[in-house]
Amino acid sequence: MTTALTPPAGARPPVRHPDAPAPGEPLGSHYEHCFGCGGGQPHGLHLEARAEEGVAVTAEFTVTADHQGAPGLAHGGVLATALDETLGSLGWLLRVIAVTGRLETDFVRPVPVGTALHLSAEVTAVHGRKIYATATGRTGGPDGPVAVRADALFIEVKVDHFIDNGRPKEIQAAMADPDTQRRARAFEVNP
Ligand SMILES: CCCCCCCC/C=C\CCCCCCCC(=O)SCCNC(=O)CCNC(=O)[C@H](O)C(C)(C)COP(=O)(O)OP(=O)(O)OC[C@H]1O[C@@H](n2cnc3c(N)ncnc32)[C@H](O)[C@@H]1OP(=O)(O)O
Repeated sequence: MTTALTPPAGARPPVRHPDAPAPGEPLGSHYEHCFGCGGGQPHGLHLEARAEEGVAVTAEFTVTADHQGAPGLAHGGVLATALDETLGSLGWLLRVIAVTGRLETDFVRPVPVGTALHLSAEVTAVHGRKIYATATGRTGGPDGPVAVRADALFIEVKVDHFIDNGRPKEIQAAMADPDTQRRARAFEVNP
């Protein structure tokens, strides 16, 4: 693991937000057109994550023929996306919006088309806006062999990060959607 992914002295253990979804509760999609979790992306991953105890989540994603790199095998970038999306959903438990700053991925075993990837992620430390987290993807069940794993650094941002940087067409549509608004704003009301 590179030094950028090692929590500095002074980093704190993560604190589960009191209003975090209960363990077992599905987190839902943060954006309908998200390639990782959105229902409105025909070739997306349709990853479904749920809250766990502590500051952790689990998720599943089934590799389809749309996700190939080599014949019959998942593309590494798609597997990294699945890890990234699972890690990104940890924000629900901290109740902050965070984007990936760094993602370091180990590809341990090839993952064939048709495989259900069982993902699990947890926050390991927090330092200011920096959120340190780790994830694994297993095949054959939640306790199966590790196929991919990642360490990551997420950076907390405000909703303005998206409003200021996103293409106006999609931002305006998202802002007109009360559900997206509600979800995005809920994260900004921190204790
Ligand atoms: C109503 C409107 C609708 C809105 C609806 C929105 C709902 C959304 C809800 C939830 C979204 C979740 C989406 C999940 C999707 C899965 C996750 C992804 O794929 S996210 C996409 C990929 N990532 C990016 O696009 C980031 C691009 N990068 C940036 O924008 C900036 O670089 C950013 C924000 C990450 C940091 O920029 P700075 O200017 O804010 O902050 P600085 O000062 O540079 O960094 C803060 C600290 O972090 C360290 N840092 C930053 N990047 C680092 C890196 N790559 N490696 C190591 N350290 C890094 C810095 O050294 C600094 O550390 P020190 O506080 O000084 O100790």
